[in-house]
Amino acid sequence: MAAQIYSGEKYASRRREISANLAKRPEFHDSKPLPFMTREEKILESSRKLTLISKHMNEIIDPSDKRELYHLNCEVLGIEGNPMALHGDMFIPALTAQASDEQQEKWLSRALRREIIGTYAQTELGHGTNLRKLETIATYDVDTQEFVLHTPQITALKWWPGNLGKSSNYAVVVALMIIKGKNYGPQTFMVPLRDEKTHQPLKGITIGDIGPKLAYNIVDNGFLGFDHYRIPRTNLLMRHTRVEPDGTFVKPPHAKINYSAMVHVRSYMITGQAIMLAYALTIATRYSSVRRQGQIDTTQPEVKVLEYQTQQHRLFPSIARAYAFVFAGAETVRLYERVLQEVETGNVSLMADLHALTSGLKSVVTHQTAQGIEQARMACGGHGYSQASYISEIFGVAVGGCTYEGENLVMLQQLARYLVKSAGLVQAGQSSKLGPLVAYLGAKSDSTSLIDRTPTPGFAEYVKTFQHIARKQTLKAAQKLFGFMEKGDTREVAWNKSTVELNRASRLHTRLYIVEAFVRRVEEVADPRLKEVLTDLLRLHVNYELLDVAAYALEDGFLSSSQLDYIREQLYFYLAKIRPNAVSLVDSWEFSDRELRSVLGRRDGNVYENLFAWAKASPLNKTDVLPSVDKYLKPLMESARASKL
Ligand SMILES: CCCCCCC/C=C/C(=O)SCCNC(=O)CCNC(=O)[C@H](O)C(C)(C)COP(=O)(O)OP(=O)(O)OC[C@H]1O[C@@H](n2cnc3c(N)ncnc32)[C@H](O)[C@@H]1OP(=O)(O)O
Ligand SMILES: Cc1cc2nc3c(=O)[nH]c(=O)nc-3n(C[C@H](O)[C@H](O)[C@H](O)COP(=O)(O)OP(=O)(O)OC[C@H]3O[C@@H](n4cnc5c(N)ncnc54)[C@H](O)[C@@H]3O)c2cc1C
Repeated sequence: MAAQIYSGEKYASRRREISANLAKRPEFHDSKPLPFMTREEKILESSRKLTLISKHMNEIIDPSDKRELYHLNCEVLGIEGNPMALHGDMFIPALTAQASDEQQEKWLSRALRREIIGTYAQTELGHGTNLRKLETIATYDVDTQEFVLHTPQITALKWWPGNLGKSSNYAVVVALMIIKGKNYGPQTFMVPLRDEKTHQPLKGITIGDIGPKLAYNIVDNGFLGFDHYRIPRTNLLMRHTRVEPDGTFVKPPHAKINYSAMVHVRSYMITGQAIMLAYALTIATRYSSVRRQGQIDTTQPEVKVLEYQTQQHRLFPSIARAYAFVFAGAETVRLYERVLQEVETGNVSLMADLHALTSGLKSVVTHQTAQGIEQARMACGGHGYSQASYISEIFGVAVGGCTYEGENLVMLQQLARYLVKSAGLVQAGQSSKLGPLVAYLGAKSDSTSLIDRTPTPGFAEYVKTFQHIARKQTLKAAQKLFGFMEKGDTREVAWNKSTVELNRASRLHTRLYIVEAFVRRVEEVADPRLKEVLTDLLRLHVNYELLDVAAYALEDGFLSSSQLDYIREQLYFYLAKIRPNAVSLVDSWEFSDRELRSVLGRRDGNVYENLFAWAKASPLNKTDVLPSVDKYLKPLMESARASKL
């Protein structure tokens, strides 16, 4: 099953080898539990491990293999980030996609060798979503052939970029480019921030950490201001866009090609989110198979809480989603890599499809992942609330994905733009022009769903029902938009009046895509034992998801209430059928205890002994009487006692 999850036996076994290798190297392990450390200690500890990784990486992984590096980072550095997180996640991808060959020779090679540390500085105090209104300006000085970076007011301060605050000495900075008074919109520049020897900020740079966050606190998200800070013209990233010495602007082949680093993260984060969801579910499912509380049959001992239907309903649909997301994530990365190659050869035609797909997936997957992790926490009762479970940290890191790389409700609208265009083609009788991701919009629905009308309904009946729902909502929302415009609203006003419905269409389209990705993968599985288990999981998934969106199909009679009953019964049937395999389904992700960092979710199942040992190790228990008691509580109680006398 691990080979299914990790798209092949080769990587699945490499993961095992890497974990086994690390198990023998205690210097790579956390020196104490992360929740017992202050933020400063965590950053120090992470830097220590990062340095070890840099030194010994070649002994453990093939450094050219991104997936092996990812696994090494998960094991050693973990999800709370590290001082070079953005270096790998965005700085290097931005240089790879946007720097010219000459620039790559100068900077990318140094970045890959870790001679310099960089980040991606785009978001500002005043603007994150609306990039066209960023306020940092890069004004071209023709005489000196330099760009002058400037922060004209407080809202123009860069704010949020990861590792900007304390770790990075370079950044790819996004600023509005002004040449001879003309605004050429957001462009990307390579900017030195700190002295390479002393690490002191360079003259003209104001820089620092923005303070603690919900989670992800090993990363020093930072602020950055420029005071008429000069960089050479050749620091504009010029793979696709150019500015000649005389200030002539040479347009890129696609207006949004500078957004490539964001598309990179959106493509990869689907898998990252699946893994975080699977972390939380591994912890909760294992714990639920140890925790005994209450009885189902009063003549029998207390049951494992995993026997309760409610517990299964709380966890198993999310287990199915984690599988669905990892399968969809693998497809997304393949498409991303293909588009990247095609852009290199000048073909930008697939950029819009990739942008639409990743915008929708990013939004739906992060939202459902956060929901699933929170349910996993609650499934662990009181112990879920303890940091010993580590689920609160997993939640904090994962839920950040709802905001970064484009706020979810905003990104759903990006997909909606694509869907509306597609609906326009359908309306104009040009369905043949629809791309493969939206071809279903041009098809005709059956009059009713055939779910439960055939002896064993196949997945095709479910897919058709999801298609019907997504198609109906897309065409209806687009019609709403067009209707407002026909009545005289501008497109922007009409858009704003239709966005709740448009975003619903985007979600339904994306959920359909996820179901289809799951079906595609299950159809490929050859091993009959794996196929059976994955088919059960897929059946659980389609029934659970359909029940969740059934209102759309009930309102036009595509589904009947008796079919809804059937879907519910199927759901309950598959909850029970999956129960014996539940622990194996989460264990198949093969997370080591080191990677999981959860006392509650350890593989040995010795939950109570482990919790007690953890509590005893808590820094507060180093002494019986805390200074706070000596200083305040004792005098408080003493004076209360005295006043009673
Ligand atoms: C485990 C933890 C890891 C933690 C790592 C965390 C790292 C986090 C990093 C960050 O958050 S970096 C900052 C990320 N910021 C954003 O994502 C900002 C979101 N905003 C945008 O992306 C854009 O502003 C926007 C919402 C896409 C709008 O851009 P713009 O105003 O320029 O465009 P529109 O007028 O709306 O659309 C025009 C047109 O362009 C198409 N388009 C937009 N983006 C792309 C793209 N990337 N590729 C291809 N096409 C794109 C868009 O669809 C429109 O097309 P048409 O509909 O006109 O055909
Ligand atoms: C953990 C984390 C890491 C980050 N790392 C980086 C980084 O490395 N580099 C970097 O540059 N940035 C980074 N960011 C910033 C991040 O990309 C932005 O916060 C994000 O893009 C959202 O933008 P915003 O903060 O401006 O939200 P806003 O746009 O202010 O969102 C506020 C509300 O307004 C709504 N809204 C905004 N515009 C519209 C619209 N057009 N239509 C309808 N509703 C709208 C949103 O839906 C939301 O409900 C990070 C953020 C976080 C949380």
